[in-house]
Amino acid sequence: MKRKTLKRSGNGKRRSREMEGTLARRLQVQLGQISVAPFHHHQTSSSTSSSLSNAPSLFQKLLEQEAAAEANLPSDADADEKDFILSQDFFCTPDYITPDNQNLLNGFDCNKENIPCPKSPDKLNTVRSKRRRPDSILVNPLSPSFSGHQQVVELANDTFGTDTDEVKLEKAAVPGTQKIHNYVSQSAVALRCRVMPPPCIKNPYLMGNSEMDLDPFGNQRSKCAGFFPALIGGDGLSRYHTDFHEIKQIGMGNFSCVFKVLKRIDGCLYAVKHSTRQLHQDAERRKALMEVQALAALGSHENIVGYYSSWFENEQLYIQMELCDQSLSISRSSQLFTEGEVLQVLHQVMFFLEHFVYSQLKLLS
Ligand SMILES: Nc1ncnc2c1ncn2[C@@H]1O[C@H](COP(=O)(O)OP(=O)(O)OP(=O)(O)O)[C@@H](O)[C@H]1O
Repeated sequence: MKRKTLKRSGNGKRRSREMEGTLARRLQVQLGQISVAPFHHHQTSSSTSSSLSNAPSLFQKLLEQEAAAEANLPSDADADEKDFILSQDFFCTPDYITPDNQNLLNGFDCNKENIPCPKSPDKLNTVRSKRRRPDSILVNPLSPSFSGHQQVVELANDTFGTDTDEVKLEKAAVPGTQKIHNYVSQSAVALRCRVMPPPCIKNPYLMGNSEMDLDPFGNQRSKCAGFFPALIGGDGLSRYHTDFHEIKQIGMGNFSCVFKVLKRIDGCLYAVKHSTRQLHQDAERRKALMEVQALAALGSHENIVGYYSSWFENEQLYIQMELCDQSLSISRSSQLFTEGEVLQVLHQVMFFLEHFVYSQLKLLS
C-alpha cells in the first residue's frame, strides 16, 4: 500500500499520460470486441479505421497521445499493475487501507537515535536460592492472623518428586524479624492442583460410610506430607483477604469465630466462619470438615443456613455461609425468649429434621 501511495505522489504529467493511455486501451478493447477486427494504431486501410478517420476523432487523438506516452513508459511488465492502480482512481474507488495524510515514513529519520521507546517489562529479581526442605517453616506475611512468629506450613510437600519443581526461595532480612518470600512457579501450582487429591472424596452424609474405605487416591495420599494443603494458592496470598472485605466480627463460638464480610467479586454479604486454632493434624481437619460436609449435604432450605464454599488457609478451616440476621447466640441466653420466638425455633427445627430425613430417604431409594 505504501507503494501505491508513493506512486500517486509522483510526476503529475506522467500520471495524466498514464490515465489517458489506460482510457484509450479500455476503449480499444471495447471497440475490438464490437468490430471483431483488431484495432491498430497506424493502420488506415481497414474499414474500421477508415470510417473512423473520416471525422476528427477523439479516439485518434487519444491513440496518438498513448503512442507518445508509451515511449516514456518503462516497460509493459508494469502495465497491469498501473492499470490496477489507475483503475482505482478512474472508478473513484476509495483506498480504505492507506489512510490519507498518514505517510508513516514522513518525518521518520532512520539515522536518528534516542527515539523514545516503551520500556521493557521489569524482570523479577530471581535470586538463586536453596531448594525448599521438607522441614522448612515459612512465614506467611499476608496471613490474616500473622503475628510475626506464627508458623505456617507451606503447601503440602511435592507429591510427585520435587526434582522438576521450580520452587525458589528468596530470603530478605528484615530488621527484628526474618521474612521469607516464597515463589512458586505458576506451572508448579497448576500441576499441584491437578495431582492433589481432593480432601473429601465422598461426602459421608451423602453416601454410605462403607464406601469411604474406597479411596482411589490412596497411593497418592501416602506421598503427600499433608492430607490437606494448609495454604491455598502457594503464592502467599490469602484467599480470605483476596476475595472478601471483612466488615466486623458477628459471633464467637467454642471453636470458631464468625465475621460479616463482603465478597468483592459479587458485592454480596456473607458470613465467614473460621476455626480459632490451627488444625495441624489431618484427623483434626477431617473432623472440622464434617460440619462442611453436613452443610453441603443438606442443601438449601429456608430454615438452614446456606452454605457456599470452604477452604483451608493458614491451617484453619474457612466456611463461607449465608449471613443470618438473627441467631440463637449464647450471648442472648441471658435474655428471655418470648413464646412466639420459641415456637418459631421449634418450627424451624421440625422443618430441618423433616428436610434431613427426606434427603436421606431420597438417597437410599
Ligand atoms: N451464618 C451466620 N450468620 C450470622 N451469624 C452467625 C452465622 N454463623 C454463626 N453466627 C454467629 O456466630 C456465633 C458462633 O457461631 P457457631 O456457633 O457456629 O460457632 P462454633 O464455634 O462452631 O459453635 P459452637 O461453639 O456451638 O461449637 C453464633 O452463635 C452466631 O451468633
